[in-house]
Formats: sequence, C-alpha cells, structure tokens
Amino acid sequence: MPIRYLTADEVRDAERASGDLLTGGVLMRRAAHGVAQVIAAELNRTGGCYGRSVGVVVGAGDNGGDALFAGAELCRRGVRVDAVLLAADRAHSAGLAAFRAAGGRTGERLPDALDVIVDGVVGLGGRGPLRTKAAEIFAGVDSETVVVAVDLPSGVDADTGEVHDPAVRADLTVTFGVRRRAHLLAAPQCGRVVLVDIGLDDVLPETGRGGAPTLSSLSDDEIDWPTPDPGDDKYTQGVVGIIAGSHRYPGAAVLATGAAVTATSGMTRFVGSAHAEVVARWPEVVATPDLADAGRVQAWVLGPGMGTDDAAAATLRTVLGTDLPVLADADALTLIARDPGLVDGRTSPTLLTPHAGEFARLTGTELGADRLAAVAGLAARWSVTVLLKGRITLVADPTGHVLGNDAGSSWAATAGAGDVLSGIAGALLAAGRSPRIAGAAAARVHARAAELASGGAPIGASALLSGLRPAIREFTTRSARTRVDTAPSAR
Ligand SMILES: NC(=O)C1=CN([C@@H]2O[C@H](COP(=O)(O)OP(=O)(O)OC[C@H]3O[C@@H](n4cnc5c(N)ncnc54)[C@H](OP(=O)(O)O)[C@@H]3O)[C@@H](O)[C@H]2O)[C@@H](O)CC1
Ligand SMILES: [K+]
Repeated sequence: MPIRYLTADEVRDAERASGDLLTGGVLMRRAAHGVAQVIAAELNRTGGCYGRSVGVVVGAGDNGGDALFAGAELCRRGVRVDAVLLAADRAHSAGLAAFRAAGGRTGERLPDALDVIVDGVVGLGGRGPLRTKAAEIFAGVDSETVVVAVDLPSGVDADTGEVHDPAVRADLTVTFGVRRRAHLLAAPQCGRVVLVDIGLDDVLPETGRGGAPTLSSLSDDEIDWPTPDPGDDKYTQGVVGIIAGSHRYPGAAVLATGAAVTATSGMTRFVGSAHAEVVARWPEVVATPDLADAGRVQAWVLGPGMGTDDAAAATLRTVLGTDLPVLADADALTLIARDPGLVDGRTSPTLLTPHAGEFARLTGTELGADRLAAVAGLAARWSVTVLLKGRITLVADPTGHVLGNDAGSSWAATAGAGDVLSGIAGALLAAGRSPRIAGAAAARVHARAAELASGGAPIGASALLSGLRPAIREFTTRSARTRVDTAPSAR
C-alpha cells in the first residue's frame, strides 16, 4: 500500500468523524501516551528515564495539550519535567492540571541542560513562523538536546511543508493516526517521523476530493523492479532509446546511456553525435548519429546535453510526434518552454523531469513555497506527468495524484546526476511502467544509489552510477524473497 500524506483539513475531518473519541478527549490521551512512550524509549536508549530532564514548550492549542499530558506521564516515570507556557491563560486546562498533579513544574524558562525538549507550540493549527518567545527558547537549545516535535515541527506549514523562518528543526516528530503532508514535503525539518496509532484507521477520508491533489509515497515493497522472465529476450523487456549529449558535451550522453544500460537488462539504443564516446564506454549499446537509423524502441529519453539548436528542435518534434512514451529533460525542456504546444495535450505517456529552474522556465513563474500545488497544476494543465527534482522529488500525473520521494540526503545534488535519473526512468518507461511509477521508482533507486556510493563523502555522477546496481539489487532481492515467502508449498 502506498503511504498517504493528508492535509490538515483531511486529518481534522477524520478526527471529527471519530465522534466520542474526539469529544471525550480519548484521542488526545492516546496521542500524548504515544509521545511519552517515544520520549521514554529515547531516554532508555541513552541510560534510562529516572532523573533525566525534559523541557516542554506549550502553546495555546491542543498541540500544547498533547505535550502537557505527555509531560505528566514522563513525570510518573521519574523524569524531571519543566514547562514554559507560551500563553498561560490559554493553556489546555485538563492537560495543565494533569501535568501539575504529576509533579511537573512551570516557569518562565527551562533548565540549561536538557536531555529532551518537546515542541508543543503548534500543530495542525499553526500559522507562519515561530513567535518571539518560542523562537528564543529553541535558539538556545544545545546540540546535545534531542528535539521532539509533537505532530509537526512548529513553524512548518502542515499542508505545503513551507519552512518559515524561524521554525523548529526536530530530531524526531511524533504524529497521530496518519501522516501529514509536511512529513514528506518538509522531511529534513521533521527528522525521524514516528506514527502513533490513535484508532483513526476506520474514519480516514478518501483524499483528492473535488480533484484536489493527493500525496503519497511508494513503500519499498511497491518498487516492483523489472526482472527478466524465463521467456524474455533482449527485445521483449523493452528497448530504451537515448538522445543526449554532443561532440562538445559527450558526458551527458555517456551518463544517461550508462544509467539505462544498468537499470534494466535487454537493450539500449543511442542516437547522437557522441555515439563513438558512448560505445567506447558502453560497448553493449547500439549507437548511431541519425535518428532515422535508430531502430525500434519502446520509449525515448531525450534532452541531456543535446543542445537547443534547430536540429535538436527537429529531433524533439519527431520524437514527440510518435506514439511512444517519451521522457524530456534538460535541453528538451528549454525547447518545450519555448513551444509548450509540443507536449500540451500529447496523448502518449509523457514525462517531463525539470529541476526548479527548468520548472520556472516551463511555467513562466518562479516555483513558490507550495511545490506540490505547482507540480500538480502543470501536470493537469498540459496533461503530462511532471517529475520535479530536488531533495524531495515530486511526480505528478495529470489527474492530480502525486508521488513523493525524500532522498534522505543531498549527496545527489551534483553535476550529471539528472542525466543518470533520466536514463533510469527511461528504462522503466520502456519496460512498461507508467510515467508516474517510472519517475517515482527511478527517484527512489537514484537516491539509494547516491547513499550507497557516498557513504558520507562527496560523489560525482559516475560514482552515483556505480551505486546503481547495488541499489537495484536491494529491491529485486526483496521482491524475490516476497515471491518465495508467499509461494504455495509444493505437496
Ligand atoms: N483534534 C483532536 O482530537 C486531536 C488533536 N491533536 C492535537 O491537536 C493539534 C491541533 O490543535 P489545535 O487545533 O488546537 O491547534 P494548535 O496546532 O494547537 O495551534 C493553534 C493555536 O496556536 C496559535 N498559533 C497559531 N500559529 C502560531 C504560531 N506560529 N506561533 C504560536 N502560536 C500560534 C493559535 O492562536 P493565536 O495565538 O493565533 O490566537 C491557536 O490557538 C494537533 O496538531 C495535535 O497535536 C491530538 O491530540 C490528537 C487528537
Ligand atoms: K509542534
């Protein structure tokens, strides 16, 4: 099952639909218990709960209520808990009573040496940046203190993931029932996200009502990487054609083609003036300078380093004029920005893979804070699939379904990494995957390849490419294991 990320309104609908659980305060008690358990586990991991020190920053709403009930529970486990009430007259009254009854202290400031600080400033109801008092408290937290956000790091927009300045940067975020959009869109700000079951599963709403975009991510089990069947030959697995690079810039051609060769077995064709360089590096590739001689493919990738002259424009027009799946990147996007009619309304599968700058060129406006709305908007307007690159990759299809992938690190922010991504995604398109799945699976494996190749050190795109095979292996061995585990026993 894909992992879903809901808007604040969708979460509130689910909470309301739970009826008595909400009005009776049961949801809050469950949420707070979850927060306390996560913090206790963190303390136990580093020496135990007894005598440790936790600070709680409490806002005016229910997010503060969660934090106060959690604080009370920690007090009962022998933790010293101090709270700052940002709006003392509006603090959650039952939560505050429970906190005080359990021995929690309130004051104007927190002790200097804290093991954990809890952000109970705002959650779903938050707007804009941290206000002055909370900002001062979090600015003074030392690097040894673990920052735990209740529901969301305060200062981060629940729906767009916009990180206001200042905002809390959490090591751990504890959320309830279902993930919120910000948990993916602002993943680096949230740290590790722990989902606590508060009994909402039966009342979670359908998302995407009224055509609004939905956001989800593929679970590892859904990365169904193409593997050859016993009857497959080099043609039946889907042949991908790469049109990239030039005499002057052969690197893009070599990287994109190498990624396609590595991503799937079968066959890769290449068209372009860097054909000799490509074959010198990848002798298994069938390469030619002329599109007319290319031979049959099941999907095209074109754009990286191919230039934007008349010849490139003519090639782009020819390829988009076929009924084959096409991935357009880099220079192809520049040409499309000049003439959107090339792709607008194209009925065959079309995947555009811009970075933020190329996206701005395509739309004519800078990418704002709401990346999700922007990418879904362009996909719907042109009836194509759009993959917006970045630390969080977003892949939107024309119907508003968006898949996101957090790369987990930014080592892949390096020249040529985009060429590698286009080769991987193109190979998946040729293997018959939809543009949305091809884009999202490619982004996942690309990120994992960067992680494996880097191991904490800088990498170039060639090193990233070398991490691709071990990254793919993690997914193919997983699905092979699943097949074995679920096979009926032979009796
Ligand atoms: N519903 C449920 O059953 C469950 C809900 N749960 C929990 O409730 C949370 C939602 O609670 P909520 O609706 O009370 O909103 P919440 O996020 O606490 O903040 C609203 C207050 O903050 C203020 N404020 C706004 N922006 C601000 C800023 N930048 N800086 C400072 N203050 C700011 C604003 O007041 P203002 O000062 O603007 O008048 C307003 O009073 C949810 O995230 C989850 O944790 C769980 O217990 C599970 C069950
Ligand atoms: K919070």
